Amino acid sequence: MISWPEAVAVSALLLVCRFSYGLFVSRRALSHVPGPNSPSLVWGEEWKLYHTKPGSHYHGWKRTFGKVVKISGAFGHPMLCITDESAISYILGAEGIYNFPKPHGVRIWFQKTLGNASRYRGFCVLFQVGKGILYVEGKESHERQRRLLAPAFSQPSVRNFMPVFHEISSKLAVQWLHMMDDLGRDEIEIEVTNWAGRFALESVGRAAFSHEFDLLSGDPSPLLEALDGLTNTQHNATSFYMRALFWIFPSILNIGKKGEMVRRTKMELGQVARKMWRDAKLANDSYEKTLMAQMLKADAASEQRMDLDEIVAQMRTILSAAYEPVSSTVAWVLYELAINPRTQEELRVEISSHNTDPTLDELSTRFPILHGVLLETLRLHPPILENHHEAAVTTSVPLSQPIPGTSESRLVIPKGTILFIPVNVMQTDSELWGDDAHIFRPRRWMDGQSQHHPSLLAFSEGPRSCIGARFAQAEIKALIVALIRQFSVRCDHEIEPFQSFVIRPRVKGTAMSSLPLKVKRV
Ligand code: HEM
Repeated sequence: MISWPEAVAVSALLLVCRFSYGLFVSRRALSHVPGPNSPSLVWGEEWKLYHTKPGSHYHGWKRTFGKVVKISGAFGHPMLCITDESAISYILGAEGIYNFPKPHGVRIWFQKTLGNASRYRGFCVLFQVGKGILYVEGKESHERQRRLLAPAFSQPSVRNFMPVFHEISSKLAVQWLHMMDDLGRDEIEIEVTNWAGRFALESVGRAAFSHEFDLLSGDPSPLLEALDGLTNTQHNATSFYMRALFWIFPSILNIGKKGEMVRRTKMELGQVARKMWRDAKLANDSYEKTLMAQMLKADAASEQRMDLDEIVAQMRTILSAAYEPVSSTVAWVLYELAINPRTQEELRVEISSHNTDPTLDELSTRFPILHGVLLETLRLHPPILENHHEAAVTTSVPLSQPIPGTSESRLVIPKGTILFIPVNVMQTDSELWGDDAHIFRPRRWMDGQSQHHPSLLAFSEGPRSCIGARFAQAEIKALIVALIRQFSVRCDHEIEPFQSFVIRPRVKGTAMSSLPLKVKRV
């Protein structure tokens, strides 16, 4: 019989052998794919990526090595950086996406912050929601969840949500006016990222779950603090180790301060979700097509009642998916308007020609500058910088041009390879967007050429693209209408992009996300 230290040593050795063999097999299969020499045996490219401007290396790699680039992650883990249009369409499209799920580490992250133990009963047997839509993989399970959620994010639903978006936007504007009144000034500096987060959470709470968080009072909120604490990470060594290692050792998410934040966020989201569900059941809330109403209907229809833990996982998922990217986009839109005063003025004229709050249809037909400003912001500041996937099985993927030095029109991607699609490169590629691809020019969406542009990847594409894209655009536009109608904004600070969970703005040289803008009554 072997002792337990021997058993641990043997298991560790087996794991190392398995990992090394996997590395050897995929490195050999990808030996013809070009890429930079790894600067570190331990960290691969991760150190460099973490310590430079988010996404800046991807441009250089594409220029030097082409549209498929092999890089090393921590401990030599193989990764492919893909900017080939045919490969991207295949990977994200119906044919490829279920062979390329989210990487294991990303799924563990979602499970730890949003998920729960997977006990499938009643509704859960029907919809497999135990793990929430961001976590769930596999065609059948994912499609079931999508079908359940889709009505709540359809055009008619978003049309119904418009009064809610306008009401919340106007509350935020009123708070800013009060802050000016209190200080007796017509121009004050406001840290807008915090308000943007409040707006995003309040909107999804009201529109998806008929729940009021009352975040626009400006009072402290444990939920907001937990979400912010988890994602608005300080740029320090611990954050780096977490980010570099969670691809291969997801259990790292359990330890230290980060592990504590993960548990706290899950608990806060869980408490809120449980309360929302109890309130909705008591009120028998079946208002139109909210997500809450869909879930209540599914609950009533299922033979066994829904498992509360499972419902909570789905609610946590939606709250968190709606919070981060919307708050960062709102901040970036205001930043772009602040540094482009002429566009800001043109937008104000467009908005001022309407005295009432626009409907969803008016927003799409009568606010072309607003539309251009939002899409141009999402093009230059995609909140989700890289779209990550992992080959679940070895898969052959089509290429629009062969790998340099070969004549193959397909690439075989070995199982276990992590892929990332750098959205920033795709959205600023001068071959696709023209010579002014790096310039903020909202009119590119109005001059008729936009229909020849590839679609934005900011919301991704295909079966796993953002289900809340329409919802997000409507709420952000409602807020910008309310703010630009009443205020002008300018920025006195040097702002840089900062990689937290999404790409957020921060004052250059500081550690955490921030966007102080001078806001003036007009
Ligand atoms: C500007 C705002 C937003 C951006 C840029 C954005 C972007 C994205 C992207 C890129 C994905 C794909 C992620 C991946 O494949 O790894 C995604 C998925 C998703 N988003 Fe959004 N999102 C936004 C707002 C929202 C809102 C407001 C909601 C809900 C109210 C939402 C709900 C979801 C959900 C549920 C998924 C998972 C879809 C699936 O797996 O089928 N998002 N989002």
